Amino acid sequence: MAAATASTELSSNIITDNSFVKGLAESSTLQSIPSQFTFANDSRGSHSDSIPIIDFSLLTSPDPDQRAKLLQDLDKACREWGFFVLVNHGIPETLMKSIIDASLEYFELPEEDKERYKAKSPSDPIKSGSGSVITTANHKIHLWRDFVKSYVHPEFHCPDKPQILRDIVYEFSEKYRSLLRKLLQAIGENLGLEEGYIDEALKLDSCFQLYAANFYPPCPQPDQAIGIPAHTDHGLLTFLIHNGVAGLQIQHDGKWFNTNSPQNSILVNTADHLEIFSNGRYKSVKHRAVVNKQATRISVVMANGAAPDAIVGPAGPLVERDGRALYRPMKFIEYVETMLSNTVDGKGNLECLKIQDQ
Ligand SMILES: O=C(O)CCC(=O)C(=O)O
Ligand SMILES: [Fe+2]
Repeated sequence: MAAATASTELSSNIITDNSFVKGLAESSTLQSIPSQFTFANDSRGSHSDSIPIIDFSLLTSPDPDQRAKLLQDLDKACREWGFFVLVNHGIPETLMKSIIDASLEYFELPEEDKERYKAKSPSDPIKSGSGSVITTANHKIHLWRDFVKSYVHPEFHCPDKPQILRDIVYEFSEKYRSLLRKLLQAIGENLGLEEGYIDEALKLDSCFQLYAANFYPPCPQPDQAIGIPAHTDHGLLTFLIHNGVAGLQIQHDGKWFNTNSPQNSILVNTADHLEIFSNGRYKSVKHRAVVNKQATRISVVMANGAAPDAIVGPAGPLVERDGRALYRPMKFIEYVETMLSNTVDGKGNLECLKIQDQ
């Protein structure tokens, strides 16, 4: 059989490989991609004018009508798209630029520096490498992307090179936690939960945060390869910024859409644990990263979740309202580590937690 013909033929998990794509992409003789990268999938995306834009500053607007409208837009964005572009969020542009630059510097380190973070176990707090996926026909397909990931909260870990990375990631994680809590407070209000309910139930004081930077070098055959195939993220909300090179696509009504974002905005997607916690009101959005021929793309992602030891299931008041829970609860960190360890065969974690109709 040819390489994967559709993403539905893939097992849900991305396996970490301990090699880097960057060196291969930079080889001057590379005219086409090696066959193990061939992912015969249609990577085209459509354009939509209706991808939601959320103006964060309106959340604290003294005008109650403006705030109410913002809450309504946020609810609609979470319900219908599972995705929105956050503007006026208050994180300085210089800081956004410096985390992209520092992440790029990481990928430019000699391979031996990055090889220190080759994944040995799913619970390693820092991992770096590239990745592959297995098709249901048992074909391994390499992804056109290198990555580094580290757990940054409640315990802070970060590669020690480049030196500047540590301070910037630390500052970012703090600022993102404050954004996260304000957004979740608004989401709680939209879900009709009491003030403070989400904070307490998910123990947000010690919420889990994972920093990830993705490096997609130019690819000689971009329509034959893939950066990251269709997947959903663990956690509540994922925040993503990038270096201005397009590549993130989201699925909406069964179709793929390109995302484009104004400079200095943050792309936010609802993730698996918000789907579980909201008892299915908000869906974890499927997304993927496509590659291109011209320019290196960098994305910097923060996955924001519940506390590692929080047991996440559907919120009690919502289960009461709905008459039943649609998902089984699971300890947050177990969910993350199962996802990272590829032990679920062909079926996503989220699927495994869904309670089928009796
Ligand atoms: O690079 C991107 O735009 C997507 C990254 C992503 O989905 C992830 O790291 O989970
Ligand atoms: Fe993702």
